[in-house]
Amino acid sequence: MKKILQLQEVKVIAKKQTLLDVPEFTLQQGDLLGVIGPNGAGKSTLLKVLSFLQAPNEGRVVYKGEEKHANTLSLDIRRRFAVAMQQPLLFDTNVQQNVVLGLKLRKENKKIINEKVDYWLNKFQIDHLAKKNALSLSGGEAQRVNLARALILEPEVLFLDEPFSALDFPTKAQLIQDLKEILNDTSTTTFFVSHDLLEIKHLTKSLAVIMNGNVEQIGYTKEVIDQPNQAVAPFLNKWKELYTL
Ligand SMILES: Nc1ncnc2c1ncn2[C@@H]1O[C@H](COP(=O)(O)OP(=O)(O)OP(=O)(O)O)[C@@H](O)[C@H]1O
Repeated sequence: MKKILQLQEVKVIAKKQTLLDVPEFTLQQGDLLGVIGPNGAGKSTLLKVLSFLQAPNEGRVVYKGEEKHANTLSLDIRRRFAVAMQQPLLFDTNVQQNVVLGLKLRKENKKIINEKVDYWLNKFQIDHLAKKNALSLSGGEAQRVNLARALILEPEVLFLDEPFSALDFPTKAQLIQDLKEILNDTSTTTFFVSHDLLEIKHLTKSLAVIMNGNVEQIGYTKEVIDQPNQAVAPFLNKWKELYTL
């Protein structure tokens, strides 16, 4: 597999505290990598640094072998990444308009926009909501719109920051199943931050466990869950006791 994004000797420091300390980290092309860890461990910070939303205080972020900087990243490269957060920031217009917005900004041709929007509304099973105002949607519907809006851009890397955590269990389970099929079909490289080992187990191929700003273990999801190292075992074993995973 090719390396798409790498961190080298990265540190994020705020108020003299090291929030993230990652000597080496690689996101491989085609991977579906989950990131789990306790509250405040640094998961969102890692996502922001890797997606060039935040510059680290030290170290390098490397995209396809070349060091790049958050502050000077070209629009062309920035547009290869899409980020979907826990709370979708939808605009006060209908669902269809929300989903096409990114393509319109890229001045994509109208016929292609229409074809793509039909395709993605259908993929996320939100075609019936096309003309509904996005601000009147349920949490599950809004997250489907959010994900359709990200995937219509055909990103090279999709960054997800706890996209399911506000959803009730059946809504979450169905969306995870649908998203898993979509990501398998598109082979989109995905970096998925979650609090929930069940979500991680169902959706991801690889897993990184982050504790106190350090990536303590990374590997195939099943192997990390089955054979956690000493640093992450107390955290993961709590989940395993709870869910008998
Ligand atoms: N701009 C900032 N200034 C100071 N501290 C910050 C800043 N941003 C984040 N932090 C701190 O950095 C640590 C890591 O935060 P981060 O949001 O990355 O953790 P997380 O693992 O995503 O947490 P959660 O699971 O609660 O969302 C936390 O202790 C947080 O308070």
